[in-house]
Amino acid sequence: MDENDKAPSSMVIGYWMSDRKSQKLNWIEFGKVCRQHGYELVKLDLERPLEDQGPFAVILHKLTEIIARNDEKAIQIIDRIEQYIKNHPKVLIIDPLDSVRTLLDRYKTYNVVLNTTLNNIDVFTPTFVEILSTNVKENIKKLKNAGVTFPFICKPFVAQGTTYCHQMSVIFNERGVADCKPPCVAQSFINHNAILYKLYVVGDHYQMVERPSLKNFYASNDDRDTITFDSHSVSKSDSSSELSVLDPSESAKGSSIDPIKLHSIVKTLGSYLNMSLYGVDIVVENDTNRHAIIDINAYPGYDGFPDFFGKLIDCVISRRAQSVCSKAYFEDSGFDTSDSSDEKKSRAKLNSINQYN
Ligand SMILES: O=P(O)(O)O[C@@H]1[C@@H](OP(=O)(O)O)[C@H](OP(=O)(O)O)[C@H](O)[C@H](OP(=O)(O)O)[C@H]1OP(=O)(O)O
Ligand SMILES: Nc1ncnc2c1ncn2[C@@H]1O[C@H](COP(=O)(O)OP(=O)(O)O)[C@@H](O)[C@H]1O
Ligand SMILES: [Mg+2]
Ligand SMILES: [Mg+2]
Repeated sequence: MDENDKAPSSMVIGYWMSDRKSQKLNWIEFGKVCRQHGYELVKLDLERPLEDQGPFAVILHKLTEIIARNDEKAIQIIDRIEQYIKNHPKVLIIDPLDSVRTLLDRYKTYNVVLNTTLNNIDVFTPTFVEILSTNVKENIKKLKNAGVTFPFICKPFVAQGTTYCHQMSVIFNERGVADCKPPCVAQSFINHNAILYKLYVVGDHYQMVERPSLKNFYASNDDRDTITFDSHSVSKSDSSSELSVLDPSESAKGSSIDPIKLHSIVKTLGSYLNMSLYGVDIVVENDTNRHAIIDINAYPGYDGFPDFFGKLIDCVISRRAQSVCSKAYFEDSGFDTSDSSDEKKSRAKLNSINQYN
């Protein structure tokens, strides 16, 4: 970027995402939006100390593939970023790496949803259990004890950022349990007439889009062989998988998503996950109309999100205002905001204050 483009008092947003992702989002346009709001957008060089590239007011990233890689070099990169954040507590990170780590682990993510109050409004996560062993007998027992019913869906532990993380299987009977590929999460299958609702969240803004999904499967198909599939061939906007075609005997009666439930999901999950940029996959159970959260993605595709960049800069500005307020408030109250245990206390306190505002 030309030095002259830089507003004299501009604050710097350091960002990192793969070139593939920035091309897909047309990220150059976001640089212009930032400048209009007094920010400069600079791509982080992950190979060099961040101290030499800053100072940064904000770090905005999609580092899922680096965190998930977990090799020596990736660990070094992540350590460097974490050290920078620790040494510069005033820098806002969207989103915190610990929160992203939770979402990279499907088992942890489902546990977060399970422990929210969303159950009170018929929003739930289908019954699930972690499968860590290849011992089929042991796994059958584990599934029974957890209450996971046939058919169930088996998903790799790692949720994002690898080539295998979207390889799934639908398992119909005890014979099929041998097809579980640990480490994975087994989750009861929810019939939903092959409609997936994707809820994209940017801070306080959200948008829902409809996508194709898996057709209904029944326990009575108990002699069936396991079905394996890549979720990206089923649930993208242009997918037309045979697995999404309802049986002729079934009517494609549309389930309806409840806008109030969507609003509650965004309000609740944002604070439980401590995330600003995420997507929630929801299916509506046939007959009961209960809303099942089946997947949560850090920094998803946002395909079909109107004015994404406008909402993104708005999110950056409002998160900065919140973080400045919380730091000032808690420093005034004698908290050391650079101490992570105090930081947790202050965040909990701030959350409780925000609930009443
Ligand atoms: O590429 P897209 O637009 O399909 O976005 C992917 C998301 O699709 P969605 O927008 O929810 O349909 C996708 O969501 P799903 O897990 O498919 O529901 C992931 O978030 C994926 O991230 P990663 O590459 O696995 O780290 C996202 O991939 P990238 O952000 O790496 O492109
Ligand atoms: N519990 C479930 N019941 C019914 N269908 C499901 C369930 N979980 C996932 N699916 C189907 O499988 C697809 C992929 O699962 P998901 O958990 O979203 O993984 P990914 O991270 O690969 O998108 C979903 O888009 C949906 O069609
Ligand atoms: Mg998904
Ligand atoms: Mg996912």
